[in-house]
Amino acid sequence: MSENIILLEQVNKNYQQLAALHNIDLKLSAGEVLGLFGHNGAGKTTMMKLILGIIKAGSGKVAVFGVDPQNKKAWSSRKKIGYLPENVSFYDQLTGFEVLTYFARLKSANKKQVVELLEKVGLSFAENRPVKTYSKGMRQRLGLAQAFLGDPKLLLLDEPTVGLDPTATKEFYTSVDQLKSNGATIILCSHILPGIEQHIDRAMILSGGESVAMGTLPRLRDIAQLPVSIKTQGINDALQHNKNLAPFMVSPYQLDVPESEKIKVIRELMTFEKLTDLQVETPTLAQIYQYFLGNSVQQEKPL
Ligand SMILES: Nc1ncnc2c1ncn2[C@@H]1O[C@H](COP(=O)(O)OP(=O)(O)OP(=O)(O)O)[C@@H](O)[C@H]1O
Repeated sequence: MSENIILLEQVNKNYQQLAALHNIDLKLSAGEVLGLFGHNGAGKTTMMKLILGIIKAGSGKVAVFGVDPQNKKAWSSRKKIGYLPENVSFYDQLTGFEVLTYFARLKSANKKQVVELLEKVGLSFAENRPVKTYSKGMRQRLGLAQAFLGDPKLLLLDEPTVGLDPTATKEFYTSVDQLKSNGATIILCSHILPGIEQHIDRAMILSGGESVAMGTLPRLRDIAQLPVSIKTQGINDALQHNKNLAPFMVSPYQLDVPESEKIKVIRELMTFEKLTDLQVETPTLAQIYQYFLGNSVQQEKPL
């Protein structure tokens, strides 16, 4: 069995009268990418801070690279961790190059990497400009470069794509895939759900400090029993006259089908000679998220 890079067992964290995290369990191994989702105040940042050792759990077990992050022994493994906080801020008077050089020294990372990473995140052209002249997206790119320093084996990224344009977002996910294939474990925390699905292995959805869903997206689709939408072209009138298909019709050209019936329905549709096109849409991460959290604004949970 592979070693757990992160292990949380029955973890609780309270802030005064507020239960910010309640009985959280999580095991992540090398090369695994977890999407961590939840409304504002659900406990995502609190969980990251516990993993980083910035705050201490009230109860339960926290182990990162096999060590309690609160323990002095965790110092050596900290260099293997990259962290992008939600609202990234830097020393505004320093240039991008100076900021990254400073962090490279803190992390004992190779200085050569500073130039490479500035290039990678598309900031070489502005490396000698003070950070105070950077746009929001440029600051975010610098934040990512900072998190990627030192070949991290664990990356905690809080809202990594906020402020990034579509090209930079795509490049960011390419980097995530590369780091994952090099064996890095990654937690991606985001409110921007489209585009993230194909880059995560599992998702955890937090609500009011509790884990309300945890698993691969197919597994969560299964639990939620969200239907697969099949859209047809060319046979619209005929659908309602077919006794096997009519029960699934939601419009003359759309069938909403349980995952378990999908192949049977597609086979049936393929028998229609007039069928010109077929589109199969599996439930998106946003739909899964809605299912588990509903549309309600989550309330803070007092103890
Ligand atoms: N230092 C603190 N003292 C008191 N309460 C806190 C503290 N830090 C966080 N909280 C509370 O704990 C809860 C969880 O906060 P947290 O920052 O972990 O949420 P989040 O899921 O990251 O939210 P967001 O999506 O808005 O960033 C919130 O109700 C927040 O107000």
